[in-house]
Amino acid sequence: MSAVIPPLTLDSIRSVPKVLLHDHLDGGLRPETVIELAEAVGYDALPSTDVEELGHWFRDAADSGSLESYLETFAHTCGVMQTEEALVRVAAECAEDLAADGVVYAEVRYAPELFAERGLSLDAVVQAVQTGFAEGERRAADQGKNIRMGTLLCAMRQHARAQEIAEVAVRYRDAGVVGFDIAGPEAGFPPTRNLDAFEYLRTNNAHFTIHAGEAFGLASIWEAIQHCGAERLGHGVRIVDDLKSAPDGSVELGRLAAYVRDRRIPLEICPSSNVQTGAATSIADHPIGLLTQLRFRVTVNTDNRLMSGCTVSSEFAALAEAFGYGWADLQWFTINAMKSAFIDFDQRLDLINNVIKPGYAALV
Ligand SMILES: O=c1[nH]cnc2c1ncn2[C@H]1C[C@H](O)[C@@H](CO)O1
Ligand SMILES: [Zn+2]
Repeated sequence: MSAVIPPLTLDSIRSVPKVLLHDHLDGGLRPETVIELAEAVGYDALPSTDVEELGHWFRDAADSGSLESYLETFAHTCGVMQTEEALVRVAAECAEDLAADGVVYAEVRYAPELFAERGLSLDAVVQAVQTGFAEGERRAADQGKNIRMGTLLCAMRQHARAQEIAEVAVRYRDAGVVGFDIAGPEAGFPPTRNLDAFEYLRTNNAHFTIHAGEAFGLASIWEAIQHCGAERLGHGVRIVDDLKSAPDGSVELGRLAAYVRDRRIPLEICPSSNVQTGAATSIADHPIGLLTQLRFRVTVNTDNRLMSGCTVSSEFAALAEAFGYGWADLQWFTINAMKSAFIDFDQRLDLINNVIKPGYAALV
């Protein structure tokens, strides 16, 4: 008797364990939560107070073709995330929503400075988010869905607070903050502007990723890796600019692309977000197809679930449809992500051997 392998559908994909490394807390709120919090904190600039309309508004406004206008939508989410209560709620719901999608390990990032505009200290922000993640993990476990949340703290490229935020990240490293990142507009703000912060992190053996190779090309990726010491690349899709395809179908890797592949530097690929910001023309034409074929260390991520109306499962489903991926490919992306996480090696191995592999094996 041969085993029956279930077809890949959104539901069946939701049932297998998944790992998420690139997801922004302020890009993943439920539209109803944005509306309720706006009322509670007296934020009166929302473009709509109708749940469905607001959800559409975020997706349409983010569908802008440029990173700069895509980022403007965050004014409304950050606008309602200025109290401890709001942060606890948003973080708890984030963990619940990811667990409901079948995510077993997530690293969720945010910039504490963006939630400190109405007087909260950076410490109060971080503590509130950690409280929320722990609450969400508990609620998910009560529903039979186990998820572990890790936190990445971002500094915004256009501000000058990277050193301060890096210090907060190191201070909370034993309380669930597993790493650091820089986010925001890429063009005009090279990662080397924050060299002191990266040096501080390396001195403290702390982990960091850098948004690079999204709205700007190879120079940004090269600086992030070779000057700053990034362990992973947020997006990194523009690494394809260093690939040359020959008429016979073979592909030649430039020096930087070869370095990224050979050193197994993880690419935090966010397909739908890339289409919205213009970093890719469509899912079907997304460089992830070629990068996967060339066996770069590709991981699949959501970036901003509210702005893209996506989940990890829906990103997997879209890729499966565009590139014909099967369960073995989804397991490969998932193990790639787990190997690339910023938690301890023994914990990553435990999740791979005792959660991810058995989860995919159970399909057959
Ligand atoms: O894809 C992105 N590239 C650069 N910056 C981004 C992206 N998605 C979100 N951000 C910004 C907007 C958020 O306010 C900030 C921290 O989560 O990070
Ligand atoms: Zn991002």
